[in-house]
Amino acid sequence: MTKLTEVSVAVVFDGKGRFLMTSRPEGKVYAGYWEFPGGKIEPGETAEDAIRREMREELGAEIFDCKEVKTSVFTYPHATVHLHFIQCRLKSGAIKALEGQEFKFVTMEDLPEPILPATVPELEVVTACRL
Ligand SMILES: Nc1nc2c([nH]c(=O)n2[C@H]2C[C@H](O)[C@@H](COP(=O)(O)OP(=O)(O)OP(=O)(O)O)O2)c(=O)[nH]1
Repeated sequence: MTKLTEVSVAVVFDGKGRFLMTSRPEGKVYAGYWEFPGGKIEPGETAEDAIRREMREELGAEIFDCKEVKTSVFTYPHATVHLHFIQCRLKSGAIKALEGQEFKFVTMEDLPEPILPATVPELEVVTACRL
């Protein structure tokens, strides 16, 4: 059986109904592609633990009201990923790009490009289940 890479990603809305996307920094696979913020779940972590850690490390953000709204599996040449989409809220304050990435709040009408192939088909559903 293919080994799954477990990944936790955050779906976060601002007060205007826009959701947060970040670009992948240089040096990572698919550099420059847009995605939901997040990353790999480490051994011993739950999906929620991982997204709390990633949001802190990547964006200096504390989150609350976490809820897994969907999972999906996608096979890339480099890995088969099992994505956990976690809707959550930002506690407060500004977010900072701590890992050289870009970030923006977007809508389905003004999506950045390109977006990671595994994320494109999930956008509609995960952003429609807004808390
Ligand atoms: N963060 C994120 N990753 C996604 C999305 N869609 C998608 O296919 N992925 C994939 C890309 C990668 O193969 C994997 C995430 O791994 P990563 O390399 O970004 O994770 P990480 O930050 O823990 O990286 P590292 O410690 O290995 O440097 O999930 C998405 O929307 N957001």
